[in-house]
Amino acid sequence: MAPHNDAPSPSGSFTAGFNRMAFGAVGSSSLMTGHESPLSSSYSTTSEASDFYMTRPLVPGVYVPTMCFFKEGTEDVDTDTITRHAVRLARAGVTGLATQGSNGEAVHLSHTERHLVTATTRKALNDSGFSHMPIIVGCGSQSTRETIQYCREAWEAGGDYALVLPPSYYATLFAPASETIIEYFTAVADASPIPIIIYNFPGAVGGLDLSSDIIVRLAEHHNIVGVKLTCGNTGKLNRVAAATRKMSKIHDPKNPEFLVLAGSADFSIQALVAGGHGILAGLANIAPKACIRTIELFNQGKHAEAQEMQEVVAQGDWTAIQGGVVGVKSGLQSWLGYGGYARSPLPKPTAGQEKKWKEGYRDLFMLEKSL
Ligand SMILES: N[C@@H](CC=O)C(=O)O
Repeated sequence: MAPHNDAPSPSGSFTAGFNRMAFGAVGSSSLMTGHESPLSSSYSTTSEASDFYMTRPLVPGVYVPTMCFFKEGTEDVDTDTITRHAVRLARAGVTGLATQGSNGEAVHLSHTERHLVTATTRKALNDSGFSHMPIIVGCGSQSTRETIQYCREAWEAGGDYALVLPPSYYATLFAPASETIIEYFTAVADASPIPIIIYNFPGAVGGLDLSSDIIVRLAEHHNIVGVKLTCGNTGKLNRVAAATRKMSKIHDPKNPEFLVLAGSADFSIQALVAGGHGILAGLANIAPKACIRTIELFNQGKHAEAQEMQEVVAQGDWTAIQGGVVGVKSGLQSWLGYGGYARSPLPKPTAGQEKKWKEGYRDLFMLEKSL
């Protein structure tokens, strides 16, 4: 198993001496979020990693759901490129990374490969001086049981938080606001050794769209610490941000108890206006500095400049949205010389698409290079 959370955060805040083998007895792990996070007493780890558990903070900023890279021909996981990409993003100044999000082709990976990708990312960050940077790991699955297993495996691989989509295959048997959804997230949060971030992406789960009421209700759970809203609904984002702020015991804007993130870069500053804390967005794979700068400008009160930059980001995101994971990889390949192809059966881009997507990212890449 890979080395886990083995270095102190820059602030020095960590749960020193937190023995992973004694989770059930010890209790709280979530110092920085202000949540108490008792861990399942039924959990027994097979991890050979460090005996010490530290919570990396989940603070406002730009989080990147990283691409997963594959070797040409064999389609084996390309750990060298995963490492190179993670280090590039960290050096650009992002706040955290997310493996096995939509851009990470989680649905194409086996359990073992998911472990490899997260552990490789953790090692890349640790080895390059970013051991304080948190990793969020996509863990949603079709059964409660397997989702919990993914959460445990994410933790064993070095993940700090679990990003969880609701199950959708049998969604006709329950409504988005049903007790089934509440029970699912509650059971996962009860059992997960790492805190949960709710992932609301109706496009990926057959239209199942969690309401603000459901998200706010789930936010009461001590081990549910944030939400990624890819639905793009800024009204919902506003309601969730306001309600969870009011529910908080400690009011620290730099370290909110419940993090509300825009799930796409094309509404970054809109999310900030609505009380959100940042983004967890695929476009930051292409242009991390532009995503960061847009948010910084807004937070510095330079709203006109932020709006101007947001326009370039939103236009670039349109290319990412249209081309999906195939198009983002194509853009990386065209402009940065790495990226390769998505795993089969996703198609390889045609020459025409490569050209179109390269042009679609031109302004954004020029902006990125200038920063
Ligand atoms: N558009 C989204 C897709 C998944 O949430 C993103 O930017 O990450």
